[in-house]
Amino acid sequence: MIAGDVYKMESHSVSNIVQRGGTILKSARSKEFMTPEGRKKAYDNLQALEIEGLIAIGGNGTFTGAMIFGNEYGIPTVGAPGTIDNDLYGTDYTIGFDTAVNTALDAIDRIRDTASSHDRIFFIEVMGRDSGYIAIQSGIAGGAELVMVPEVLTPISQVVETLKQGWSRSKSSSIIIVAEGDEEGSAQEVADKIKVQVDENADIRVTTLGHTQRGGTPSAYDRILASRLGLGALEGLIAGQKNVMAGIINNELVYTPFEDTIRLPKPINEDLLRMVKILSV
Ligand SMILES: Nc1ncnc2c1ncn2[C@@H]1O[C@H](COP(=O)(O)OP(=O)(O)O)[C@@H](O)[C@H]1O
Ligand SMILES: O=P(O)(O)OC[C@H]1O[C@](O)(COP(=O)(O)O)[C@@H](O)[C@@H]1O
Repeated sequence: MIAGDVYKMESHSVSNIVQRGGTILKSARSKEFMTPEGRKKAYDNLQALEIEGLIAIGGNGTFTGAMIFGNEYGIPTVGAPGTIDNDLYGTDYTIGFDTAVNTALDAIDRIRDTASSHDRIFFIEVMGRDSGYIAIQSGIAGGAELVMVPEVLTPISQVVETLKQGWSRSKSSSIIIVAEGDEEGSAQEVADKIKVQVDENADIRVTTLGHTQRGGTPSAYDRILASRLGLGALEGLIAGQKNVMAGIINNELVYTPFEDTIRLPKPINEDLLRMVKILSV
Protein backbone atom coordinates (compact mmCIF):
# COMPACT_ATOMS: atom_id res chain seq x y z
CA MET A 1 0.00 0.00 0.00
CA ILE A 2 2.83 2.37 0.87
CA ALA A 3 4.75 1.68 -2.33
CA GLY A 4 1.58 1.71 -4.44
CA ASP A 5 2.58 -1.75 -5.63
CA VAL A 6 -0.95 -2.88 -6.41
CA TYR A 7 -2.36 -5.11 -9.13
CA LYS A 8 -5.77 -6.52 -9.84
CA MET A 9 -6.30 -10.16 -8.99
CA GLU A 10 -8.87 -12.56 -10.44
CA SER A 11 -9.74 -16.09 -9.35
CA HIS A 12 -7.05 -17.50 -11.63
CA SER A 13 -4.41 -15.32 -9.91
CA VAL A 14 -4.31 -17.85 -7.10
CA SER A 15 -4.26 -20.97 -9.25
CA ASN A 16 -1.51 -23.45 -8.42
CA ILE A 17 -0.49 -21.86 -5.12
CA VAL A 18 -2.57 -23.83 -2.61
CA GLN A 19 0.36 -26.18 -1.99
CA ARG A 20 2.94 -23.43 -1.43
CA GLY A 21 4.21 -21.80 1.75
CA GLY A 22 5.16 -18.12 2.08
CA THR A 23 3.22 -15.37 0.34
CA ILE A 24 2.94 -14.45 -3.32
CA LEU A 25 1.71 -11.01 -2.17
CA LYS A 26 5.09 -10.39 -0.51
CA SER A 27 3.28 -8.50 2.20
CA ALA A 28 5.48 -8.39 5.30
CA ARG A 29 6.38 -6.42 8.37
CA SER A 30 6.74 -2.69 7.70
CA LYS A 31 8.33 -0.17 10.03
CA GLU A 32 7.05 2.66 7.84
CA PHE A 33 3.43 1.67 8.45
CA MET A 34 4.04 2.35 12.14
CA THR A 35 4.49 6.05 11.36
CA PRO A 36 1.65 8.49 10.55
CA GLU A 37 3.57 9.53 7.41
CA GLY A 38 3.76 5.92 6.19
CA ARG A 39 0.06 5.36 6.76
CA LYS A 40 -0.76 8.63 4.95
CA LYS A 41 1.16 7.38 1.91
CA ALA A 42 -0.81 4.12 2.10
CA TYR A 43 -4.10 6.00 2.32
CA ASP A 44 -3.26 8.28 -0.61
CA ASN A 45 -2.45 5.28 -2.77
CA LEU A 46 -5.68 3.53 -1.83
CA GLN A 47 -7.65 6.70 -2.59
CA ALA A 48 -6.02 7.08 -5.99
CA LEU A 49 -6.84 3.45 -6.81
CA GLU A 50 -10.40 3.74 -5.42
CA ILE A 51 -9.84 0.85 -3.02
CA GLU A 52 -12.62 0.83 -0.44
CA GLY A 53 -11.82 -2.08 1.84
CA LEU A 54 -8.91 -4.14 3.09
CA ILE A 55 -8.18 -7.63 4.28
CA ALA A 56 -5.28 -7.81 6.69
CA ILE A 57 -3.52 -11.14 7.19
CA GLY A 58 -1.33 -11.47 10.26
CA GLY A 59 -1.25 -11.42 14.02
CA ASN A 60 -1.59 -8.95 16.88
CA GLY A 61 0.75 -6.37 15.32
CA THR A 62 -0.99 -6.49 11.96
CA PHE A 63 -4.39 -5.95 13.56
CA THR A 64 -3.08 -3.14 15.75
CA GLY A 65 -1.86 -1.40 12.60
CA ALA A 66 -5.13 -2.13 10.79
CA MET A 67 -7.16 -0.72 13.69
CA ILE A 68 -5.11 2.47 13.87
CA PHE A 69 -5.37 2.87 10.09
CA GLY A 70 -9.13 2.26 10.21
CA ASN A 71 -9.56 4.85 12.97
CA GLU A 72 -7.47 7.40 11.09
CA TYR A 73 -8.96 7.01 7.62
CA GLY A 74 -12.20 5.06 8.01
CA ILE A 75 -11.29 2.36 5.51
CA PRO A 76 -13.06 -0.84 6.62
CA THR A 77 -10.73 -3.73 7.30
CA VAL A 78 -11.39 -7.36 8.12
CA GLY A 79 -8.59 -9.57 9.40
CA ALA A 80 -7.60 -13.15 8.71
CA PRO A 81 -5.43 -14.66 11.46
CA GLY A 82 -2.11 -15.75 9.97
CA THR A 83 0.63 -16.61 12.44
CA ILE A 84 2.43 -19.82 13.28
CA ASP A 85 2.26 -18.82 16.96
CA ASN A 86 -1.52 -19.42 17.33
CA ASP A 87 -1.62 -16.73 20.01
CA LEU A 88 -4.70 -14.87 18.81
CA TYR A 89 -7.88 -14.52 20.82
CA GLY A 90 -10.96 -15.04 18.63
CA THR A 91 -9.99 -18.20 16.79
CA ASP A 92 -9.16 -21.73 17.89
CA TYR A 93 -6.37 -21.97 15.32
CA THR A 94 -4.43 -19.54 13.16
CA ILE A 95 -3.23 -20.14 9.61
CA GLY A 96 0.24 -21.71 9.62
CA PHE A 97 0.15 -23.15 13.11
CA ASP A 98 -0.73 -26.72 12.15
CA THR A 99 1.99 -26.84 9.49
CA ALA A 100 4.56 -25.46 11.94
CA VAL A 101 3.59 -28.06 14.56
CA ASN A 102 3.89 -30.88 12.05
CA THR A 103 7.27 -29.61 10.84
CA ALA A 104 8.53 -29.41 14.41
CA LEU A 105 7.14 -32.88 15.10
CA ASP A 106 8.92 -34.35 12.11
CA ALA A 107 12.20 -32.90 13.41
CA ILE A 108 11.54 -34.15 16.95
CA ASP A 109 10.89 -37.66 15.62
CA ARG A 110 14.20 -37.59 13.74
CA ILE A 111 16.12 -36.26 16.72
CA ARG A 112 14.58 -38.95 18.92
CA ASP A 113 16.44 -41.58 16.89
CA THR A 114 19.78 -40.09 17.95
CA ALA A 115 18.59 -39.41 21.50
CA SER A 116 17.52 -42.99 22.12
CA SER A 117 20.33 -44.68 20.16
CA HIS A 118 23.06 -42.75 21.99
CA ASP A 119 21.40 -42.14 25.36
CA ARG A 120 21.36 -38.38 25.03
CA ILE A 121 19.35 -35.52 26.46
CA PHE A 122 18.10 -33.16 23.80
CA PHE A 123 16.86 -29.64 24.34
CA ILE A 124 14.89 -28.70 21.23
CA GLU A 125 13.91 -25.07 20.72
CA VAL A 126 10.74 -24.40 18.77
CA MET A 127 9.34 -21.01 17.71
CA GLY A 128 6.90 -18.97 19.74
CA ARG A 129 7.94 -15.42 20.47
CA ASP A 130 5.53 -15.08 23.40
CA SER A 131 3.59 -18.27 22.97
CA GLY A 132 3.93 -21.93 23.92
CA TYR A 133 1.37 -23.35 21.51
CA ILE A 134 3.84 -24.91 19.07
CA ALA A 135 5.88 -26.24 21.98
CA ILE A 136 2.99 -27.88 23.79
CA GLN A 137 1.43 -29.50 20.75
CA SER A 138 4.67 -30.76 19.21
CA GLY A 139 5.82 -31.83 22.68
CA ILE A 140 2.76 -33.95 23.34
CA ALA A 141 2.77 -35.45 19.86
CA GLY A 142 6.53 -36.04 20.02
CA GLY A 143 6.49 -37.73 23.43
CA ALA A 144 8.63 -35.10 25.17
CA GLU A 145 9.58 -35.50 28.81
CA LEU A 146 8.96 -31.82 29.53
CA VAL A 147 7.69 -28.75 27.69
CA MET A 148 8.82 -25.26 28.70
CA VAL A 149 6.49 -22.44 27.64
CA PRO A 150 6.50 -18.67 28.21
CA GLU A 151 3.04 -18.70 29.80
CA VAL A 152 4.01 -20.94 32.72
CA LEU A 153 7.29 -20.77 34.60
CA THR A 154 9.18 -24.06 34.61
CA PRO A 155 12.08 -23.51 37.00
CA ILE A 156 15.44 -25.13 36.20
CA SER A 157 15.07 -27.17 39.41
CA GLN A 158 11.99 -28.82 37.89
CA VAL A 159 13.88 -29.72 34.72
CA VAL A 160 16.67 -31.27 36.79
CA GLU A 161 14.11 -33.14 38.87
CA THR A 162 12.41 -34.52 35.74
CA LEU A 163 15.75 -35.76 34.36
CA LYS A 164 16.74 -37.34 37.66
CA GLN A 165 13.38 -39.08 37.99
CA GLY A 166 13.86 -40.48 34.49
CA TRP A 167 17.32 -41.80 35.34
CA SER A 168 15.98 -43.42 38.50
CA ARG A 169 13.56 -45.34 36.26
CA SER A 170 16.45 -46.27 33.94
CA LYS A 171 15.34 -43.85 31.26
CA SER A 172 18.50 -43.20 29.27
CA SER A 173 17.35 -40.48 26.87
CA SER A 174 15.12 -37.45 27.20
CA ILE A 175 13.62 -34.80 24.98
CA ILE A 176 12.77 -31.41 26.42
CA ILE A 177 10.97 -28.87 24.26
CA VAL A 178 11.75 -25.21 24.95
CA ALA A 179 9.59 -22.50 23.41
CA GLU A 180 11.68 -19.63 22.06
CA GLY A 181 10.13 -17.14 24.50
CA ASP A 182 10.59 -19.20 27.68
CA GLU A 183 11.48 -17.26 30.84
CA GLU A 184 14.53 -19.45 31.52
CA GLY A 185 16.01 -18.42 28.18
CA SER A 186 16.79 -20.16 24.90
CA ALA A 187 17.26 -23.93 24.69
CA GLN A 188 21.03 -23.33 24.74
CA GLU A 189 20.78 -21.20 27.88
CA VAL A 190 18.55 -23.75 29.58
CA ALA A 191 20.96 -26.56 28.63
CA ASP A 192 23.92 -24.55 30.00
CA LYS A 193 22.13 -24.07 33.31
CA ILE A 194 21.28 -27.78 33.50
CA LYS A 195 24.78 -29.02 32.64
CA VAL A 196 26.28 -27.72 35.86
CA GLN A 197 23.57 -29.37 37.95
CA VAL A 198 23.49 -32.91 36.62
CA ASP A 199 25.92 -35.81 36.32
CA GLU A 200 28.97 -34.67 34.35
CA ASN A 201 28.60 -37.75 32.11
CA ALA A 202 25.15 -36.66 30.94
CA ASP A 203 25.36 -36.23 27.18
CA ILE A 204 23.42 -33.04 26.47
CA ARG A 205 22.70 -31.65 22.99
CA VAL A 206 20.75 -28.65 21.75
CA THR A 207 18.87 -28.19 18.48
CA THR A 208 17.15 -24.98 17.45
CA LEU A 209 14.57 -25.63 14.74
CA GLY A 210 14.28 -21.96 13.74
CA HIS A 211 12.85 -20.93 10.40
CA THR A 212 12.33 -24.49 9.18
CA GLN A 213 9.01 -24.12 11.02
CA ARG A 214 7.99 -21.04 9.12
CA GLY A 215 7.81 -22.40 5.60
CA GLY A 216 7.13 -25.45 3.47
CA THR A 217 4.10 -27.21 2.09
CA PRO A 218 1.03 -26.35 4.17
CA SER A 219 -0.83 -29.20 5.87
CA ALA A 220 -4.32 -30.14 4.67
CA TYR A 221 -5.73 -28.60 7.84
CA ASP A 222 -4.01 -25.27 7.16
CA ARG A 223 -5.16 -25.19 3.54
CA ILE A 224 -8.77 -25.73 4.58
CA LEU A 225 -8.50 -23.24 7.45
CA ALA A 226 -6.95 -20.59 5.19
CA SER A 227 -9.68 -21.16 2.57
CA ARG A 228 -12.44 -20.81 5.17
CA LEU A 229 -10.93 -17.76 6.85
CA GLY A 230 -10.04 -16.05 3.56
CA LEU A 231 -13.61 -16.44 2.31
CA GLY A 232 -14.95 -15.50 5.75
CA ALA A 233 -12.92 -12.30 5.76
CA LEU A 234 -14.00 -11.38 2.22
CA GLU A 235 -17.69 -12.12 2.76
CA GLY A 236 -17.58 -10.25 6.07
CA LEU A 237 -16.10 -7.21 4.39
CA ILE A 238 -18.72 -7.27 1.61
CA ALA A 239 -21.48 -7.62 4.23
CA GLY A 240 -20.26 -4.47 5.97
CA GLN A 241 -18.07 -5.83 8.76
CA LYS A 242 -15.13 -3.66 9.78
CA ASN A 243 -12.34 -3.69 12.37
CA VAL A 244 -12.97 -7.36 13.08
CA MET A 245 -11.04 -10.58 12.60
CA ALA A 246 -12.60 -13.65 11.04
CA GLY A 247 -11.93 -16.71 13.17
CA ILE A 248 -13.17 -20.23 13.68
CA ILE A 249 -14.35 -21.25 17.12
CA ASN A 250 -15.86 -24.70 17.67
CA ASN A 251 -15.91 -25.11 13.89
CA GLU A 252 -18.12 -22.01 13.39
CA LEU A 253 -17.05 -18.83 11.61
CA VAL A 254 -17.07 -15.88 14.01
CA TYR A 255 -16.01 -12.23 13.85
CA THR A 256 -14.16 -10.72 16.81
CA PRO A 257 -13.37 -7.00 17.14
CA PHE A 258 -9.68 -6.21 16.55
CA GLU A 259 -9.69 -4.55 19.93
CA ASP A 260 -10.47 -7.89 21.62
CA THR A 261 -8.09 -9.98 19.52
CA ILE A 262 -5.31 -7.56 20.47
CA ARG A 263 -6.21 -7.02 24.12
CA LEU A 264 -7.43 -10.39 25.32
CA PRO A 265 -5.00 -13.20 26.01
CA LYS A 266 -5.48 -16.68 24.61
CA PRO A 267 -4.44 -18.77 27.57
CA ILE A 268 -2.62 -22.02 27.06
CA ASN A 269 -4.43 -25.09 28.32
CA GLU A 270 -2.43 -25.92 31.46
CA ASP A 271 -4.08 -29.31 31.60
CA LEU A 272 -2.00 -30.20 28.56
CA LEU A 273 1.22 -29.42 30.47
CA ARG A 274 0.01 -31.65 33.30
CA MET A 275 -0.66 -34.36 30.73
CA VAL A 276 2.94 -34.16 29.43
CA LYS A 277 4.17 -34.98 32.93
CA ILE A 278 1.79 -37.91 33.31
CA LEU A 279 2.58 -39.35 29.89
CA SER A 280 6.34 -39.06 30.32
CA VAL A 281 6.46 -41.28 33.42
N1 LIG B 1 1.30 0.14 16.67
C1 LIG B 1 1.31 -0.07 15.36
N2 LIG B 1 0.97 0.89 14.50
C2 LIG B 1 0.98 0.70 13.17
N3 LIG B 1 1.33 -0.46 12.60
C3 LIG B 1 1.68 -1.47 13.39
C4 LIG B 1 1.68 -1.35 14.81
N4 LIG B 1 2.08 -2.53 15.34
C5 LIG B 1 2.33 -3.34 14.29
N5 LIG B 1 2.07 -2.72 13.12
C6 LIG B 1 2.27 -3.23 11.76
O1 LIG B 1 2.06 -4.64 11.73
C7 LIG B 1 3.26 -5.31 11.28
C8 LIG B 1 3.33 -6.69 11.83
O2 LIG B 1 3.47 -6.63 13.24
P1 LIG B 1 4.23 -7.78 14.02
O3 LIG B 1 3.99 -7.58 15.47
O4 LIG B 1 5.65 -7.82 13.58
O5 LIG B 1 3.61 -9.14 13.47
P2 LIG B 1 2.24 -9.92 13.73
O6 LIG B 1 1.16 -9.32 12.90
O7 LIG B 1 2.60 -11.30 13.29
O8 LIG B 1 1.93 -9.83 15.22
C9 LIG B 1 4.37 -4.35 11.65
O9 LIG B 1 5.52 -4.54 10.87
C10 LIG B 1 3.72 -2.99 11.35
O10 LIG B 1 3.74 -2.71 9.96
O1 LIG C 1 11.42 -14.28 10.94
P1 LIG C 1 11.66 -13.47 12.16
O2 LIG C 1 11.43 -12.03 11.94
O3 LIG C 1 12.95 -13.82 12.82
O4 LIG C 1 10.52 -13.87 13.15
C1 LIG C 1 10.52 -15.04 13.90
C2 LIG C 1 9.36 -14.92 14.81
O5 LIG C 1 8.21 -15.01 14.07
C3 LIG C 1 7.36 -15.99 14.59
O6 LIG C 1 7.62 -17.14 13.90
C4 LIG C 1 5.93 -15.63 14.40
O7 LIG C 1 5.80 -15.25 13.06
P2 LIG C 1 4.42 -15.11 12.35
O8 LIG C 1 3.52 -14.45 13.37
O9 LIG C 1 4.70 -14.28 11.17
O10 LIG C 1 3.97 -16.48 11.98
C5 LIG C 1 7.79 -16.17 16.01
O11 LIG C 1 7.45 -17.40 16.58
C6 LIG C 1 9.27 -15.98 15.85
O12 LIG C 1 9.81 -15.48 16.98
